[in-house]
Amino acid sequence: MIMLKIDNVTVKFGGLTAVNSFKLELTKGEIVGLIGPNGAGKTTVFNVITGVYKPTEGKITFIKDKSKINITGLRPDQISKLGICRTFQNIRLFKDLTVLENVFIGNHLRIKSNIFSSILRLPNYTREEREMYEKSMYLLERVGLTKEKDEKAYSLPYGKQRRLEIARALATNPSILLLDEPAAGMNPQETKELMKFIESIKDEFDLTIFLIEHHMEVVMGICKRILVLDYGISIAEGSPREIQNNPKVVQAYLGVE
Ligand SMILES: Nc1ncnc2c1ncn2[C@@H]1O[C@H](COP(=O)(O)OP(=O)(O)OP(=O)(O)O)[C@@H](O)[C@H]1O
Repeated sequence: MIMLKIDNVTVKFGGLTAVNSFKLELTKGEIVGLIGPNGAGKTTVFNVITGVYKPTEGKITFIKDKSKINITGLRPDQISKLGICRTFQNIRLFKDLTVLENVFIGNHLRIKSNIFSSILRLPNYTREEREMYEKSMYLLERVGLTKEKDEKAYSLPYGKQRRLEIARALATNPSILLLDEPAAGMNPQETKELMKFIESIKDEFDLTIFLIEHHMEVVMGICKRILVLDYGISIAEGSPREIQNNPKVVQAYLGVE
């Protein structure tokens, strides 16, 4: 079942074509990797899927409960509510809030109570609040941050901040999760754990995952399918083995590492 379809998306910044006629179909339950040298356009692909940028050309369709939703040009909050959520290359947590509060905010995107019920403290609100708390605590347990729940986000070491960002993304109940360099700054042990973690949340939360990563062991280890961008152009697509043996890729990317 196709979850996301990107049709010939082009993103131009003035005279620069950051992404050129990009195509992708994400199938439910896949982990797909996007690789390429610095400046190849990977983050721009994420930004255009999540509504940060509007494509200059092309169309993005999200398929939810069998209905096709044209999400081209929707705002980031609208796209996130529909069920496409992301993490960022440069971690974007609310640094002065606690670990738990950061996850709560993810929940808030979908909470039904409005401002009035929260002021009046209607039962509806308290029940939702309690559910949010329980869910947030569960997510923290899942990412191994229960002990740190009352610590400020900025005080966490890098690897834990990355896991917290994933917990916050999961709190929005996504069906598609986009991870921008989830292993950045992690040591080999943390990276190994992250790979297991990504596979396990995919199964548990019924996710489809699209990830950008420079750590080749992550991409080769967990992605069944990999796309390679170079100067905004998709130069290869295939299994880890096919990608590793593709001379264009070796020249454009693997050789540069
Ligand atoms: N808002 C913007 N305005 C102008 N140019 C931009 C903008 N965002 C990205 N670019 C340019 O688009 C190109 C692609 O950038 P992008 O960040 O998507 O690459 P990337 O593959 O994610 O790189 P990296 O691996 O270094 O993160 C680069 O030349 C970059 O300078």
